[in-house]
Amino acid sequence: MISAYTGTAVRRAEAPLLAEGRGAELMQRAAYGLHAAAASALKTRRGRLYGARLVVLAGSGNNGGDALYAAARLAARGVAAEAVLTAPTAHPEALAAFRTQGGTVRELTEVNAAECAAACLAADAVLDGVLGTGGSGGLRSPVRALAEELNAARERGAGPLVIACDLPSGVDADTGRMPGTCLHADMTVTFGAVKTGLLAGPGAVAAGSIHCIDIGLGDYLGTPDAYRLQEAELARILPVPDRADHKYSRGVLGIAAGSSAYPGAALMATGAALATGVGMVRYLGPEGVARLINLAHPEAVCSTGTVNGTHVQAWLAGPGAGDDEEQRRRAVDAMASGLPAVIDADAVAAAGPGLHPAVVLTPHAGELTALLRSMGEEVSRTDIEGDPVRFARLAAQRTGATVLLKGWATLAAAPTGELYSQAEATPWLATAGSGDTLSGILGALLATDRTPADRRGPGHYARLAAAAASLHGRAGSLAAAAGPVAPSRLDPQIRSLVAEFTAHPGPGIQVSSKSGVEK
Ligand SMILES: NC(=O)C1=CN([C@@H]2O[C@H](COP(=O)(O)OP(=O)(O)OC[C@H]3O[C@@H](n4cnc5c(N)ncnc54)[C@H](OP(=O)(O)O)[C@@H]3O)[C@@H](O)[C@H]2O)[C@@H](O)CC1
Ligand SMILES: Nc1ncnc2c1ncn2[C@@H]1O[C@H](COP(=O)(O)OP(=O)(O)O)[C@@H](O)[C@H]1O
Ligand SMILES: [K+]
Repeated sequence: MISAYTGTAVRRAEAPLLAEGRGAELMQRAAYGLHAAAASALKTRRGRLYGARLVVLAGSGNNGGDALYAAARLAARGVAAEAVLTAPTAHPEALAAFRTQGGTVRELTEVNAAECAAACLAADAVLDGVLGTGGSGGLRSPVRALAEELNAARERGAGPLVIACDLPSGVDADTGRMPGTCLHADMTVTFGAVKTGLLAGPGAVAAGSIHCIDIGLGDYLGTPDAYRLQEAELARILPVPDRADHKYSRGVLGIAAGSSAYPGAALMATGAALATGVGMVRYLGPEGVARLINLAHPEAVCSTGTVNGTHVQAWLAGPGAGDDEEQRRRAVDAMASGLPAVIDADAVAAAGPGLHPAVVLTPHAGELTALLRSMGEEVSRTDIEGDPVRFARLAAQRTGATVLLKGWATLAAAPTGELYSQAEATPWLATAGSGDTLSGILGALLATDRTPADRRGPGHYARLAAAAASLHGRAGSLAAAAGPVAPSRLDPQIRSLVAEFTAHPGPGIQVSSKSGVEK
């Protein structure tokens, strides 16, 4: 599992070491790791390191210091390195070390901005050391225009490899917010700990792949702010029946989804739940939908009954309910049943204060906007997309439920503040029906959860929701290898992943003491 910390917490962890006079040592560790990651990326890109052209963008603070020291090491290995100073001052010792290794230096001004941009665009790689955890707000002029030009080149599929030092400049390390312009990266080499701002919101998009360099803050970091599950945790969470099991002990999922207007949602949710593995699906809904379900999934047990009269271990309600009154009633009853419940799509709007953490609301940003507005929060979809950490946590806290906020990085927030972020998904999953398959997977994980009640910590349901998002994202990514994803055809990928994880838990994102994580 990856543990993430706010930039503020990392700075707090550094403070005692700085007070002991160990700042330079920390910076050398960071710079060594940055140079090694950059060297490896450059070798992959162009075959060899020697002769590569590098531009380092260096701001006035320690982030610029890290980048200049790393560039000095690269220059010593035969890289043609140029520094573009984005502020009137730069870390003096790092700048001197860079010059000693033959690096050339110029200061970015309004007058030479076009030349500096041309140098960046012609380089093999740009090291972004403009701002780190000490930055606030978006990039300022003149570096803002340079960043915009590099971002535009990236959009065209052109331009250099951009390697962010600690975090993409312009991203808020605590939250992933991007208050103005930010320089988008292909990879981010982050120091001390993964920052929450790299796992969520616009920061997660801007960061590219993440590599974490251990600089020795471990004992000082305290409680993580957020987590990302990896293969090992998925393997522990995915359900595996044992010899003593029968269909009821494995877990029965009640599904109240679909309507005559939207029957497909019920089929997709049911298919995904069966593919994840449950003892039984009991489907409640219109007869016409039930007939379709039984054609596609004869093992589902269908009825037109009520939530209160149906014995299950967990509920899934809402997908495709539309304006079907009986399905809406079932969603409300599922929320009030006291059982774990996935509440998706239209049913999210029926949520409100007074729920419990085993109720998992699964909105996208639009549905979360409506939910929060119904509770008196003045918020827009843009606000939520810009700061999903804050609003996922707020919704969980206001409702008492667990909130799974879907997007490129999907967040699972517990009412007690625990937060998970999963980013295995592919943008090909942004297609109608994707949410229905995710809800089926999550329903199955809730129904088959065997964790004893006294061992379900406060973030337990957020962890299950994150596992569902991870499995869903991985299944989508596997399917996307063969072309655009059809959520109704995702079952084989879900099944094969469950088989793979439960048989051979993989190594996950590599975390090592020297070269950290890679996603
Ligand atoms: N501490 C340690 O021991 C270690 C720290 N490490 C590294 O240090 C980094 C933190 O360094 P830091 O604290 O010097 O801040 P940093 O992010 O470089 O920039 C702050 C400067 O930028 C300026 N500025 C602010 N906002 C701005 C904006 N929007 N646009 C333009 N300028 C802006 C602001 O100037 P001001 O505006 O206040 O005049 C200030 O001078 C951290 O991310 C990691 O890389 C590692 O080496 C490990 C050891
Ligand atoms: N850009 C994206 N990249 C990766 N995954 C995405 C992206 N956009 C959406 N998704 C995923 O696709 C799914 C869409 O769910 P949802 O919006 O509820 O779809 P629907 O209601 O049509 O079934 C979610 O799992 C979400 O995380
Ligand atoms: K940076």
